[in-house]
Amino acid sequence: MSFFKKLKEKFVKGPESEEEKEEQQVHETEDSDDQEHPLETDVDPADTHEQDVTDLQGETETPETEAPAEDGEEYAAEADEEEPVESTLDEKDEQGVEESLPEDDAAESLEEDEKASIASKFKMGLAKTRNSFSTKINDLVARYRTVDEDFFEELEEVLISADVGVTTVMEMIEELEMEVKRRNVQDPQKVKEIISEKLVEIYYGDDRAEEIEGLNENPDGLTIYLFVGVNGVGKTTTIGKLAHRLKSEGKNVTLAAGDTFRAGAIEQLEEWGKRVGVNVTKHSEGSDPAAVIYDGIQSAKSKNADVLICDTAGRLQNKVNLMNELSKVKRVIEREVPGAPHEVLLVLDATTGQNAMSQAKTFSEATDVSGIVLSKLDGTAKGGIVLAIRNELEIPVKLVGLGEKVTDLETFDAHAFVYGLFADMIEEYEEEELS
Ligand SMILES: Nc1nc2c(ncn2[C@@H]2O[C@H](COP(=O)(O)OP(=O)(O)OP(=O)(O)O)[C@@H](O)[C@H]2O)c(=O)[nH]1
Repeated sequence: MSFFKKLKEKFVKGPESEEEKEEQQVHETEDSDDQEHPLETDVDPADTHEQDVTDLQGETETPETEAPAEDGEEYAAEADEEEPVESTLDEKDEQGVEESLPEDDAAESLEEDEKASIASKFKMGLAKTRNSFSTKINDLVARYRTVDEDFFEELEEVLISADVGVTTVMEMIEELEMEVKRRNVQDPQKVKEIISEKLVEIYYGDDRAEEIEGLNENPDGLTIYLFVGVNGVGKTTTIGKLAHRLKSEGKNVTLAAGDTFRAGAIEQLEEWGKRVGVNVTKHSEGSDPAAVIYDGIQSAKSKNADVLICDTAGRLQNKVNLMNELSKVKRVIEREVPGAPHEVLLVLDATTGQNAMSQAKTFSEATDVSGIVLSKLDGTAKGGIVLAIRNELEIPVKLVGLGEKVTDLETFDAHAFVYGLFADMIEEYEEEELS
């Protein structure tokens, strides 16, 4: 099966292939009970997404009066309304159609809803990158009749201009050349799909998706996430978004205002605490960050919290100070909760390009960074930075900021990312294939 088609099947609901449509028609004729209309249930992921965001936005504006836990309920309620989609999926399933339980179907449908919604978020968030990247790739492909050395040279430039990073681009081009030869591809149009496939392969490298995607959790109690990063990258906003997300998953979340250095940082985190409805442990400006984190841990323990998210100051001017401060904070955390912190998340602003790369280098020298949060990915046309970070620094991207709203934080998923980059091409490709 082609890679574009795989992505479509993974992220977009509804019957995709001719075979599936045929199979579905057979079911329809066999089924004398005419109360369901599976073909009418195609869901446009963009619509689903818009509805989700609108609902959640409404709640965000009045955080004190509405518990974020309702997000999940509302989401489930929406899915319930889409009952017919579940039956479409049943009919698609070749095995055990009769035996499948309604709860299984509902869970399956919800899972598909979620995947479609994730894909549409990546699609929207990566619009700037996609527009620039697609235009350049389409332009390149249109100008070449055959895949030759000049084609690859130009492709190299396109990838470099998307901030994929020189080392990664070189690796990518080499692999593309081999793949094109292996598959004996002559038509430049066909290379688009191979590029998308290689981007995913290069992102994962030798790791499996489960090993590098998603946040680590403590199965036996309090999970602690330590956030690091320079001022202005979107650290506080990301902490607020993550707190909101974890709370809507039913977790008891608490925050610690460990950035005691920057004026206004404590108030900003408190503001987020109020907005999201979670407790914030704070001391006064200028106090010892390790002491705040210590108190945050005691408070989290006493409240039986599931997750504590710790903010820190990001003073890059002096690496020794940064290192000392972060190691002190980490020592306190490790002593109080063995095995913690469960993630040290470095927030980088995607719009700063190569600057983000040098920040990542400095921070990973100062402390063990376990994952990257790439904020403002929606604000750049150079989303290729994701690959450069992962490939050149060997640190996985765990979360991405795809907008300013509280719901605009997504777990990074390399397939959804590539879907976001190639969405237009995937749609075009299908039209061609079907016609
Ligand atoms: N478009 C977009 N804007 C974002 C995103 N994340 C954060 N921002 C915006 O970036 C700006 C800076 O975010 P803050 O959270 O205040 O930055 P910060 O890193 O906490 O700053 P310090 O507290 O100084 O470290 C704010 O206007 C946020 O709304 C994102 O994913 N997309």
